[in-house]
Amino acid sequence: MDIHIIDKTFVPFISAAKINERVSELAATINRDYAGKKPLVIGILNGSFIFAADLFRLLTIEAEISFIKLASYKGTSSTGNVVTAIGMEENLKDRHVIIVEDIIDTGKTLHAFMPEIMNRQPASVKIATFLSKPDALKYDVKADYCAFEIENKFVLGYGMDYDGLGRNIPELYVLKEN
Ligand SMILES: O=P(O)(O)OC[C@H]1O[C@H](OP(=O)(O)OP(=O)(O)O)[C@H](O)[C@@H]1O
Ligand SMILES: Nc1nc2[nH]cnc2c(=O)[nH]1
Repeated sequence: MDIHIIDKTFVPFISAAKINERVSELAATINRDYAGKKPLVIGILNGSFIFAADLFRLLTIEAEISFIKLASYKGTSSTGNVVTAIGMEENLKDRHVIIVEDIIDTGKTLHAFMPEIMNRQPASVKIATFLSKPDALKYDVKADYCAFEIENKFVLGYGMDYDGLGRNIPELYVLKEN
C-alpha cells in the first residue's frame, strides 16, 4: 500500500522480512570477523538508530555501542563543510571501531567524518551501512558491510525520514515516480 507524507507518495520497496534476513546475514559475518575483539559500534544519528539496534541485537560476540550526532556547518575557509561529532566521549585508541550508517548516498558525511575517527588512533575501522547508492557516490567512501545496494532513488522508512517523518515505518519505501 502506498504511503503519503506531506506532498509525496512512497511505494513499497523492501519488506521487513527481507530486511531482517539481510541484517541477520551481516550480523553473522560481523560475529565471525570480530570474534574475541570486543568492537565498539558507533551509530551515526539520527537515521541509523533502527538499523544499529537491529544489528547490535544480533551480535553474539562481546561488543559495545555508542551513538554520535554529526553537526555540519559551512566553514569560513573555501574547503566547504566542517563536520564535528557531538557525543563522542569514548576513547577510541586501540579499539576496533564499526561505524554504522543507515545510508551512504554521496559519501560526503562519512568522507568528512572519517579523519576525526582516524585521529583518535583506533586499532581498526570498518563501515557497516544498511543501504548504499553506488550511482550517487561522489566521495571515496566504501562500506565493508552493506545490506542492500540500491538505485539512486529517495527512500523512506527503517529509520530514514522525509522532512522528519516516516522513520518509524518498519519496511523500506521508495519515492513514487510521476
Ligand atoms: O552520503 P551522504 O550524501 O552524506 O548521505 C548520507 C547521510 O544522509 C543521512 O543523514 P541526514 O543528514 O539526512 O541526517 P539524519 O540521519 O538525521 O536523517 C544519512 O543518515 C547519512 O548520514
Ligand atoms: N530518507 C532518506 N535520507 C537520505 N539521506 C541520503 N539519502 C537518503 C534517502 O534516499 N532517503
